[in-house]
Parts: sequence; structure tokens; C-alpha cells
Amino acid sequence: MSDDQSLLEVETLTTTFSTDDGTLTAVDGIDFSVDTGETVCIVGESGSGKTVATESVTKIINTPPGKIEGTVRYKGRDLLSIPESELRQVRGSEIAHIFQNPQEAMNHCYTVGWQITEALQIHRDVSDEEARTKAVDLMDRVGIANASSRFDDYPHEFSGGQKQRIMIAMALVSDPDLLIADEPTTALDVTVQAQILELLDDLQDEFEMGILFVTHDLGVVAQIADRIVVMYAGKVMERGSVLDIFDNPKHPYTRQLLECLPEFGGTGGGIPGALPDPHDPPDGCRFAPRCEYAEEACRTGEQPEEVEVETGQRASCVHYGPGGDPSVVGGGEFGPGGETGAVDGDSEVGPADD
Ligand SMILES: Nc1ncnc2c1ncn2[C@@H]1O[C@H](COP(=O)(O)OP(=O)(O)OP(=O)(O)O)[C@@H](O)[C@H]1O
Ligand code: NI
Repeated sequence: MSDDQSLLEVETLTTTFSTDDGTLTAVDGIDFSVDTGETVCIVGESGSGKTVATESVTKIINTPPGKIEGTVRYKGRDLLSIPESELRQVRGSEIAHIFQNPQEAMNHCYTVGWQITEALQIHRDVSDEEARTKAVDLMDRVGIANASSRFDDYPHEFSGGQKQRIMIAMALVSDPDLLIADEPTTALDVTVQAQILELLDDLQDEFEMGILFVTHDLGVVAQIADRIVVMYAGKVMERGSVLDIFDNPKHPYTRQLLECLPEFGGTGGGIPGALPDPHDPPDGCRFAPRCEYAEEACRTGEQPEEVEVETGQRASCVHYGPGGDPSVVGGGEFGPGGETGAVDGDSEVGPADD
């Protein structure tokens, strides 16, 4: 991992909300980074803090009187400490977001062509005609067939997958260096989902973007991730390359997530039990209350320090820490007969570029 030249480097990010029941810590002191041209996936069950973490990067969530603390270094600048006016520029032209529901992000009263053109003209001083040409070109690049004849169509005239393609086109108008994608394919059927992931992969090469991708779907992760950050209850449980995580997961939480997958003999259901109350998380490892390997040492103190278990792979688990015994959690053995094959050959995955 070439952390010294990361595009985005997040350190001890903590995001809290004030609620009627007191302070809720959604993201609790986490670190992660994204390099240029790299796809980092944040995975974890619903409520782990994935969305809050990524929306804290450009402060697009409303937290006051809660707050966002830590460091979010983007190309060397700390986005959490620059003035709002500067941050607005970063949001508009350097870091783009796409979300799960394209229909919510679109204006139903305007044609999609108009909306892309409008987005373009906010960023660039171009004539209407140039903007139209560029918008049609972008629609074409994101795979809208007969783009010029679809320019004047309204959002409702497009399918869900096409709407997401148009949202991607709008995200690309400013030629961003980082794309943050929060469950962008979750609302789509599996075939369309695969097409959108492939599109993102192609566009990543073309636009040389880093992608920070949020999902709870490990199948999606296998398809697009270079590196994975596994979150649980506001903390990072494990991180590593896609191959490390799928073929040799270390943290019991990661293992349980994978074991739910049909490829690993699971039923596709979830891990039994529920996340802890974010107002009052348990001592020790956040996952301990649901972990079959939890011992007394797992239930006291803070979340364990992350330990490098293999080069580039780190786990926050007592059993891998000082004085711990990795064999308690199965050590190096994992998966049906060792080789899992969950990361298949035709998806373009591999170790992080560095
Ligand atoms: N605006 C808010 N005010 C109060 N609590 C919030 C707010 N937004 C999120 N939370 C809480 O923060 C925690 C993390 O939520 P977040 O949406 O980041 O989870 P997630 O991992 O993205 O889940 P999902 O997979 O369901 O999208 C949850 O407990 C959630 O209820
Ligand atoms: Ni979310």
C-alpha cells in the first residue's frame, strides 16, 4: 500500500450525532485511505457506519450539534479544517458522490439532458451548444443508447439502471479524481448491477479516478474492490486486499460475513444477533457479544489495536494481538477445503495497485 501518496487519507475519523437518547457515535475513530486509480470498498452490516463515514469525508451530512472530528486529507489538504467555500469547490469538482436511489437525486420536472448540461455549466464556462455536445458524449460514454435522441427525455422515461448511468454521467461532468459510491447498485437487479459495476470499472481507467465504494453486498465487493475495509458498529474490524479478505479472512466478523454467502455454504441470510446500541457500545471488541470465540479479554478495555496479520492485512481482534492465540479462531484455515474460489477469475480483481 502506498500510503505516502494516497489521494485520500482519513485518520481517526469520528462522527457523532446528538439524539433524544444522548450522543450517538456512528463512526468511532477510524482510518482508511484511497489511492489514485484504486477501488476501496467499505463493507459491513446495515448500521455499521459506512454511509456516515463516507459522507463525513466531504461533510455532506448534517451533524450539528453532533460533529465530525479527525483528519480527512485529500491531496494533502485537510477537508475538515478548510473553509466551507473551499470545501464546496472540492465537492463540486474533485470529489463526486453517487447514491443508491438515482430517482431521488434527479429532478423529475426537467429532461435528463438539461440536468447534465446544467451540472456541466456549473463547472465550466461553456456555451449551450458545447454543453449539449459534451452532455450527449457523456450519456454515450455511460452507455445510454441513442444518446442524442434521449437527451430531451424525462427521468421517468428511463429504467432504474439507465437512471443510475445518468447519475454517473452527472458525477463525471467535473472529471472528479475521487468517486464516492454508496450502494449504487443495491436497488438494481443482478444483471443490471453487474453492468453498472463494469461501467464504473471502465470509467475508472478512463478518468483515472479513485473509487470509495460502500456496500453490504460481498458479491459486489468481489467484483470491484482492490482493497477492503470491514466495518462493524463504527469501528474497523479488518482490512486487506480483496484476495486476502476473501481467501484468508482473519477477523471472526469477516469470516462470519463470508460464511453467510452461498459460495461458502451459507444460506445468504445474515449473522445471527444484532449490532450493539450505538449510544452505548460494549467494552472491548464491538463484535464480542456476537462472537463465538469471545473470551474475557475481548470484553474489556477498548476495541483492540489493529494488528498486521499478513503484509497489508490487519485485524482488530484480541486473538491476533499481543499474547493472543490465533488458533483459537481457526488461525490460517478458512473456507470450504481451503481454496474458496469466491473471487472468480473473470472479475477484474487483484492486489492493490502500488
Ligand atoms: N442523521 C443521523 N442522526 C442520528 N443517527 C444517525 C444519523 N445518520 C445515521 N445515524 C446512525 O448512525 C449509525 C450508522 O449509520 P449508517 O447509515 O452510516 O450505516 P450504514 O453502514 O451505511 O448502513 P446501511 O447499510 O443500512 O446503509 C446507525 O446507527 C444510524 O442509525
Ligand atoms: Ni449506508
